[in-house]
Amino acid sequence: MSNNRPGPEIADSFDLGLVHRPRRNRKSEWARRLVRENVLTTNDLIWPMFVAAGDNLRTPVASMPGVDRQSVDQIVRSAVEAAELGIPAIALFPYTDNALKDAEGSEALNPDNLVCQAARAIKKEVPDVGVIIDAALDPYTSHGHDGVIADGRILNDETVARLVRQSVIQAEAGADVIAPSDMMDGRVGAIRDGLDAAGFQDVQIMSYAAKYASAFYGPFRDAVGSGALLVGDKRTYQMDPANGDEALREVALDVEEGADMIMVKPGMPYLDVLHRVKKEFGMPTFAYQVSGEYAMIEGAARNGWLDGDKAMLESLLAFKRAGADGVLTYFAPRVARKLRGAG
Ligand SMILES: NCC(=O)CCC(=O)O
Ligand SMILES: [Mg+2]
Repeated sequence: MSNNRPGPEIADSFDLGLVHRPRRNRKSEWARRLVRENVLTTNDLIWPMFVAAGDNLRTPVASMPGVDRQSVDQIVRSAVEAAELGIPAIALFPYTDNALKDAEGSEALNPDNLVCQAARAIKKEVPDVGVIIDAALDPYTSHGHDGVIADGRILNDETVARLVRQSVIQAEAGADVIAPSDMMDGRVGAIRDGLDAAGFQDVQIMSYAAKYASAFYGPFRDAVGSGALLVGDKRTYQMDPANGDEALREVALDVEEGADMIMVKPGMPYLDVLHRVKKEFGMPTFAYQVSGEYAMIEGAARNGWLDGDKAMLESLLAFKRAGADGVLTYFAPRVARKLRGAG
C-alpha cells in the first residue's frame, strides 16, 4: 500500500565526529598490502600424495576431484614438480591392495611396500624435497583401524610396538619425517627411542597430536581404500570434536615425548584448537586441511557455487592467521603455481 505522506526529515549525511576510520587503511591495494598481517607462501605447503601399485598410472579419486592416485614413477615426477615449484615437503600415503591387508597390518612392516619404494625413488631423484610418511596401520589393516584389535578393542601398547618398527623401516627407506597419525598413547616417545636406537637421530617426528574423530576424512578413506572396510568408528582413540582443553593435554604429552612438530587435524573446523596450541606451546605447528575440506571447496567450485581459487587461498590464509607454520593440503601444487604467478 503506497503512502504519500512525507516521512521524517533524514539528512543526506551525518557528521559522525569519528576519530577512528578503520576503512582508511583499506582504501587502496597498496594500503592493504602495507598493513597485511599474514601471508601465505610456498614455504608453508606440504603436498599429500597417494601412491598406488603399477607403472605409469594415474587414477582419479572420485571424491577428491583433481587428485590422483599415482604409481611410483608418477610420484617421482610429482616430487620433481614439487621441487620445481619450491614446495618444501610431500607426504606419502599408500593405496594398498586388499589382498595385502590383514588384521595386523603386516604390509606396514614390509620394507618394500609402496611408501618405502616411493621414498627411495624420490630420495634418489630429488633428495632436497622433504619426505614425510605416516606411522599408522590403517592403510594396511583389513578392518581399516589404526591398531591391532583383540575382543573388539584397539590395543594401545601392542600397536605402538608395531609403529616403532614401521617408523624405522620407513626411515631406512629415506623418510625425513615420521608422522604418527594413529593417536595411540605414548607412541611419540617410543618412536623417538626406536629411531635413535637405529641411528636415525636426525629423522624428525611430526605428531598428529590433536587428531579428531571426524567425518571430514571420508574421501581420504576412499583414496587409500580403507573406507569400505572400516568397521565401526575411531572414537576410542581419535579425539571427541567437543573437546578443546584435551587437545592441549595431548600436545603437551607429545612435546614431552620428543615431537619436533605438532599437527592439528582436521583444519578449518578446528582453527580455535590450532590457535590455542600455537599460543600455548610455540612449537612448529601444522594444520591438515583434510580430504573432506578439499572436497567441499573443490566440489562447490566445480558446480560453480563458489570461486574455487579464492576459497582455496582464503582457507589457507586462515590457517596462517590462526597460527599455523604450514599446512598439509591437496591444493599444494595448485596454490604454489598460483603464488609463483603472483610473485
Ligand atoms: N593420516 C592422514 C589422514 O588421515 C588424512 C585425512 C584426510 O585427508 O582426510
Ligand atoms: Mg596422544
